[in-house]
Amino acid sequence: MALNGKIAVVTGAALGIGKAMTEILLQNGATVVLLDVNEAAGKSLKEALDKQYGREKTLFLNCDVESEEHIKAAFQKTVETFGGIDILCNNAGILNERTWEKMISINLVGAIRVAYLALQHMNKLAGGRGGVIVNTASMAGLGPLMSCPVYTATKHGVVGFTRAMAAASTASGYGIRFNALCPGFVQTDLFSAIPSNLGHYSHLADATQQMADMMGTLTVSLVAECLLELVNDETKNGEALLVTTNGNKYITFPVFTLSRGP
Ligand SMILES: NC(=O)c1ccc[n+]([C@@H]2O[C@H](COP(=O)([O-])OP(=O)(O)OC[C@H]3O[C@@H](n4cnc5c(N)ncnc54)[C@H](O)[C@@H]3O)[C@@H](O)[C@H]2O)c1
Ligand SMILES: CCCCC[C@H](O)/C=C/C=C\C=C\C=C\[C@@H](O)[C@@H](O)CCCC(=O)O
Repeated sequence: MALNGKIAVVTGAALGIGKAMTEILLQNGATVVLLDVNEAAGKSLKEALDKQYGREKTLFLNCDVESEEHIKAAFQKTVETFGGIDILCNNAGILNERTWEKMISINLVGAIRVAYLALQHMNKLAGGRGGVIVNTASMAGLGPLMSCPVYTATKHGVVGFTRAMAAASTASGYGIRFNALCPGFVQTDLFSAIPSNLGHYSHLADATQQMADMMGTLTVSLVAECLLELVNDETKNGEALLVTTNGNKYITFPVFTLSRGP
């Protein structure tokens, strides 16, 4: 299979989209390290995956992406156990406008921290094997959701970080592709909890639900298939892949040509 011999790390792997990413990577032959702050869910998933794929194909590590210490230890354990990192699914995230500083700390700062620490092991200039980093953003990373402005900001940040890192990697010779995955509404615990997590914007919950009803909700499996596309297609670097129930689209962004002033 296409990912035989590849070592993948998935953050937020225990539930939802991360769990589906873990499963499709295993189905395609990768060895997967599951990182999650939810130890019970992570251990339960590991137990189930052991039965299906064998104990040696996965490793679960309790890891909070807000903790540099946790991430460093997780990547060190990964490299010691499996010899390196080829694929990073930078997926962990929350939606809670009431605890918006924490949401920034997890969704944006955490994603940047995980990517930077993974670079220390993946970067060809640092002895790594290169590879691909897919950051889970959102459709809300491409256009604003009035009911969750800070969530929108974190996901716009993830898209911007991804595109800039893709250019930096190419210019520097890191040998790593960076892409952003931008799903619409996906049926997960995060999506189900939205009405209670909008804080000041709870009065806009109905409007958002109407939008979700109109747009439809995606399955985690469909999102995982898009992840696999970004992992496998080596022509993809600096892309933002929008995933909706009406199909998928690689987003084109404005290009600002460098020219001297008048
Ligand atoms: N569900 C949607 O509609 C949707 C749409 C687009 C993008 N996303 C994004 O997809 C990603 C996954 O979301 P989901 O819908 O699967 O949510 P989920 O709540 O079902 O799963 C998120 C997982 O991340 C873990 N997690 C949360 N905080 C963490 C932390 N600090 N450290 C490590 N792990 C942590 C949770 O324990 C959980 O296992 C998020 O980044 C989210 O913003 C979700
Ligand atoms: C409050 C729901 C958050 C769900 C989080 C998850 O990331 C899913 C996002 C799904 C869809 C996002 C759609 C964004 C649409 C914008 O581009 C804009 O067109 C919406 C305008 C209407 C509005 O409510 O702001």
